[in-house]
Amino acid sequence: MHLPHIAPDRLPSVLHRMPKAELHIHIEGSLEPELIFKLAQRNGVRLPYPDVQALRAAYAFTDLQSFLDIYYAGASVLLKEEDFFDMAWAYLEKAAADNVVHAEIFFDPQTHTARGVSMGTVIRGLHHACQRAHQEWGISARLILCFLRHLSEAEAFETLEAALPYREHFIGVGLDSSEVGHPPEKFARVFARCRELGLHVVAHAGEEGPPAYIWQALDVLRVQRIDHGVQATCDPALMQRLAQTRVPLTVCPLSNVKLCVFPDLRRHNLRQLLDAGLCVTINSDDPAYFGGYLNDNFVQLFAALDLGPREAYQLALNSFEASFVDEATRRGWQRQLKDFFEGLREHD
Ligand SMILES: Nc1ncnc2[nH]cnc12
Ligand SMILES: [Zn+2]
Repeated sequence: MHLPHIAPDRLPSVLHRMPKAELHIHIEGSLEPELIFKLAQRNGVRLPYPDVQALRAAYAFTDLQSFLDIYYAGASVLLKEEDFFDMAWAYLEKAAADNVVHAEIFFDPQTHTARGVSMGTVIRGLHHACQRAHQEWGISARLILCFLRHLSEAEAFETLEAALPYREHFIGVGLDSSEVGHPPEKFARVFARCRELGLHVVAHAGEEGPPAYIWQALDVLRVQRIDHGVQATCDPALMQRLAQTRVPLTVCPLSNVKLCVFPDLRRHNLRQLLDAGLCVTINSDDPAYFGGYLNDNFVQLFAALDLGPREAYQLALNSFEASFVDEATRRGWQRQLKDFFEGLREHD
């Protein structure tokens, strides 16, 4: 396809307007400080920070664990179904405004069931927000249940069991939380069970952890996507495998900088991943904590790496290719995307 030259100052508008899917967003990571304080007050939860400014000031992370400690503390204000609804509603409103036409949303039930919140409360609240957002803005949203990898496989099995009465409300399972020291193979049996149940399977791997964890996620868990996966560039054989199979990577640029995986966006390896022919996508991970939603990730990364309309088209196309929607829906969105880019003029 011929793509027009787009002046650098016009590119943010193109990135904003193009239809896209978001495939790596932790709904608990979309909880803004203002909503944390509102829910804390509504539920009578005491927070260890006096106000929104003090909480935001604590968002200076040195690695994944330093972030996770604050992220789990923030989630402690979520108690009732309406809290989960409000959190997901706020994210979906922003996503729809970013021209996200489809979102596959992670949630961490163990963070809530450990505090006595029932699985039903969590899933019903999130599911109703997804339903309402579809009615209101036409955005399609699906849920992916994540197992916390710092907990045991037995606890993951218990979580799966508790979630099965709500099987129709989530499309797959993932693996998140503290990566190093918790290799994918720790969850081999529970992932095998999830595959038997017909659930989609994804896992965080190669965010901070070594390429060996990506190999394990592929060969032991047999995942359909790798979340992050940026450490793959350290392993040429792995790069070749990912390029040949086009198992997607859901990359999160602002997250990678906030968690010190890369010193700054100009040093991010996204262009290398893209140039090697991998099915890379751009995502926000935990937007309330990392300084931006999906379009902020696109705009800042494109400026830092000097990317243009060709890469924008490829990344949005990849986001649909990597999604778990049916073939007809996928083709419809890819057609819409092509029409959008074909309709662009120099002055756009
Ligand atoms: N970036 C991330 N890595 C691992 N677990 C997470 N949970 C929320 N965000 C995460
Ligand atoms: Zn993540």
